[in-house]
Amino acid sequence: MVYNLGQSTSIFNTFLGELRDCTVQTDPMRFRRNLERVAEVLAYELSKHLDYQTELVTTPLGEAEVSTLKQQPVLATILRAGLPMHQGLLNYFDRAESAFVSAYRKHTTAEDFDIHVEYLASPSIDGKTLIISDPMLATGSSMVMVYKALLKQGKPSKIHIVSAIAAPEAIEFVKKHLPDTACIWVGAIDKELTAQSYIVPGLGDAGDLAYGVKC
Ligand SMILES: O=P(O)(O)OC[C@H]1O[C@H](OP(=O)(O)OP(=O)(O)O)[C@H](O)[C@@H]1O
Ligand SMILES: O=c1cc[nH]c(=O)[nH]1
Ligand SMILES: [Mg+2]
Repeated sequence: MVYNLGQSTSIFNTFLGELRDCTVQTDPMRFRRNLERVAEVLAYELSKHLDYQTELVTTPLGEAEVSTLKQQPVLATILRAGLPMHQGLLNYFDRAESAFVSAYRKHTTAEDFDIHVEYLASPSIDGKTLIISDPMLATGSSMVMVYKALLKQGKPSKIHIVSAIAAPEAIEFVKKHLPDTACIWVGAIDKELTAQSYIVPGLGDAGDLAYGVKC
């Protein structure tokens, strides 16, 4: 199932708009915070699809029934551009465990590249809800490689992919390689990819905009 939050009118699209806007992108702190805000909204919407239990809490004046998560999810993210979205998800799922995986494009020619996954630090994901975040789903290769690398840590009971902007190719690629029950949460699905596999109109290079140009 694909949930595209940008399709409904809300303040969410203002955050996405600022992420895309070259004149706002000059402020890296605002760029990171907007990624975090986008992830916070996506986290809230996703939270409606998790399982809850009822608990009693004691207030100064009595007892109240509250619904709490039955099980904490594992929040995995892809270094480096995933970090601000990871923080946004953690702001809502504040008791979740975290997993970090590195993935980067190593170019063989100007247009061709392999994805290198080198670092993985993760708790067991066996029987747990796994939420993987990354702001950009361009070809979808980084997401699929990271998902496969995480399977060394167990078999998740449910998978959610959380992304700010996706290309149609990536949605198809992720759907093909992840279980049918996986949910994809995105802020927007853009038109196409460039020959270098950048999303158009997209926002540019999310990692560079958040943390500086790699050399
Ligand atoms: O869907 P794909 O075609 O795999 O592209 C998307 C990947 O590209 C970006 O990371 P990048 O490789 O630029 O690394 P960075 O986070 O260090 O900038 C982005 O954060 C994704 O991980
Ligand atoms: O458009 C894209 C594609 C890959 N990585 C990015 O940061 N942006
Ligand atoms: Mg990058």
